[in-house]
Amino acid sequence: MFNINSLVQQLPSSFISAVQQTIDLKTKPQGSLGLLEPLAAKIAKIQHSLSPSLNAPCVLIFAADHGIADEGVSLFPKAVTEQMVLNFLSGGAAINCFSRQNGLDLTIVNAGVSCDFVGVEHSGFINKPIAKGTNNFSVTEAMSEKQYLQALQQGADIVSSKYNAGCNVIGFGEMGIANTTSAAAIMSALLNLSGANCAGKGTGVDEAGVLHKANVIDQAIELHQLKAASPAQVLQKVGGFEIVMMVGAMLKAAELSMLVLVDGFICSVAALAASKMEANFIEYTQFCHQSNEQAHQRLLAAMDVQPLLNLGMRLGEGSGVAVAYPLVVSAVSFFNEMASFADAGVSNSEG
Ligand SMILES: Cc1cc2ncn([C@H]3O[C@H](COP(=O)(O)O)[C@@H](O)[C@H]3O)c2cc1C
Ligand SMILES: O=C(O)c1cccnc1
Repeated sequence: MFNINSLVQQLPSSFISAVQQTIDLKTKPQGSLGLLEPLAAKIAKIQHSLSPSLNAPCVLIFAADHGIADEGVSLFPKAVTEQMVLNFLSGGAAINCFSRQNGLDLTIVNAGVSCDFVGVEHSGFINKPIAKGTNNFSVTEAMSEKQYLQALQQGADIVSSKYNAGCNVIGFGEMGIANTTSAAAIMSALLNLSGANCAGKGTGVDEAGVLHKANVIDQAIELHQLKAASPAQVLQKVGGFEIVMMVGAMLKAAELSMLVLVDGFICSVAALAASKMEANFIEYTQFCHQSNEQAHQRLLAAMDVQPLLNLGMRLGEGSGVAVAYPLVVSAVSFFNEMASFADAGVSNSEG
């Protein structure tokens, strides 16, 4: 469905060496800029350019409700999803602060919140719900196949319009009460891990709450027979509209050679599903932070990726993307602007 080129296979080896040379010949000991170095290399390769740029950076927040909230898996009521969308639109959430601070354009997508948003008009709001929340996946499938495909396509279309408006770096965030349970269920199925290895505190449930989430997940994996299921089946049976839309959006962004910036646990699960669908996807992504959601570290390790930050954050909304964005700017700045040993007349280690 998506056609994502392997950068390593597609780019001339001379270009790949030129990227590494550019980094290694800067006036610094090799590797001394840590994770900024592979990030700069990644961006140069994605853009096939030795003078990469970050254009019209934006964050998309996909919001939706979850039937599984009825199982008491979150500390907060479902209504908070709608309330937080309104908070995003009036500029008062954490993601608004950090996006303003770092010049990120913010768009909120109603992927399937349980309300109508009557009369809500805002240039940064896309109101295209698949349905008013998913079904409770401990009873039946979260969504139909048709809804799954619709969500995937809609996410892709939204990214295409950002790309057509000149964006080449796109961050992903989400809002949806109970979505850590949906995300953990997807992780459990795709990585063949027990619910206990994937469930976490989310908004802050206690240990008994985490155990309850783990049981809900194990039972759902059993009910829907997801042990060896395809990513599409897993997403349809236990996913959420915002998660599926994010998968379609992330895959489209990679197809369009955009840099994909991934937030915390839920977004990383969407990225995991995308990587299971298209193996080359990860070459286009940067994971922005390691969340305090307990399974996030395991998830990042399973994808063999290193996040930029570990601040103990566990919020979602794309907040980790927005906080890490200045580091992405730093990676491009040093790559484009730092003097080389030759330019600056500095001796390198070979003398
Ligand atoms: C006020 C508030 C703002 C949030 N912003 C993001 N989340 C985060 O918490 C939710 C997931 O946790 P759980 O699975 O435990 O419900 C998601 O909406 C996520 O984005 C929030 C949660 C709350 C309560
Ligand atoms: O890491 C996340 O994305 C996260 C963790 C807890 C609650 N909401 C989001």
